[in-house]
Amino acid sequence: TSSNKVGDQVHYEITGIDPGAGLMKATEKAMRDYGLKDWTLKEGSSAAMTAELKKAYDQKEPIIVTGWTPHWMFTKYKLKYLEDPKGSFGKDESIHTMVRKGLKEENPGAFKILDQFYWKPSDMEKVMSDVQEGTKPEEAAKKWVENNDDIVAKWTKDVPKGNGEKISLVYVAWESEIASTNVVGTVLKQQGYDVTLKQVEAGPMFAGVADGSADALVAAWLPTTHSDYINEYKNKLVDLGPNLDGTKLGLTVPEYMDIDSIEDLKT
Ligand SMILES: C[SH](C)CC(=O)O
Repeated sequence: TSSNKVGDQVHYEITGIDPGAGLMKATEKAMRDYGLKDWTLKEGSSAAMTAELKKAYDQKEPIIVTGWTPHWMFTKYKLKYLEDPKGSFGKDESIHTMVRKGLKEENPGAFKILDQFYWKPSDMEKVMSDVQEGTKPEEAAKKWVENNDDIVAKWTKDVPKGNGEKISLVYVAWESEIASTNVVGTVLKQQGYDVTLKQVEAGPMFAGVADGSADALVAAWLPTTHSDYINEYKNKLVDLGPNLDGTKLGLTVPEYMDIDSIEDLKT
């Protein structure tokens, strides 16, 4: 059947990202739910996954990757999510901002910017696309901030200028979080705060804000994707709510592949 053909063509392999990503846990759940026992989920990184996607896509080769929205891959390539009739990947989610306990009292201005930070998937995708085309993340962030002062004004409304107070943001090298963390970091810097951005793995990102060694993260995918991390640290993280609504996770393939559902992968 076509599913064996597809399985053979991709060596029964799904190209994943960093092992700490919730998307990887969701994919493992989907593989169990759909009985994909002779399939393997390849661990790596977001950058390695997009490099393999480019290589396959340019050769019109079959490939199955762990995908998410917002991501520039959906504008750069003609891709589709495989249908997920069992709902293994959950419903559309939001990305939340989390800060350490005490930030509100110790750094009210930076807290308020982080609390007011909110934008749309299309805003994030603009920054992601610039970065994908080779612009340095901080340059892409600065450009977006300059071009969207009306939105940024909402984030800095009633916020006193900082006087070099330190603020540290932690994030994982997912294209979406490279974009959001650099944008909010740029706005904090322009408001007079001394900003440090630190790239870590997913576990240490939540642990850093929970133990107070970092001030904030803008990368918590909820209610499902990062639920394990949030449950682990629940009363140590201050959840400021969504900074973006309408995310999606799933198995993603080029439109030139003739499969439409995760069911089609079952041998
Ligand atoms: C890869 S998504 C940006 C986040 C996650 O899966 O943990």
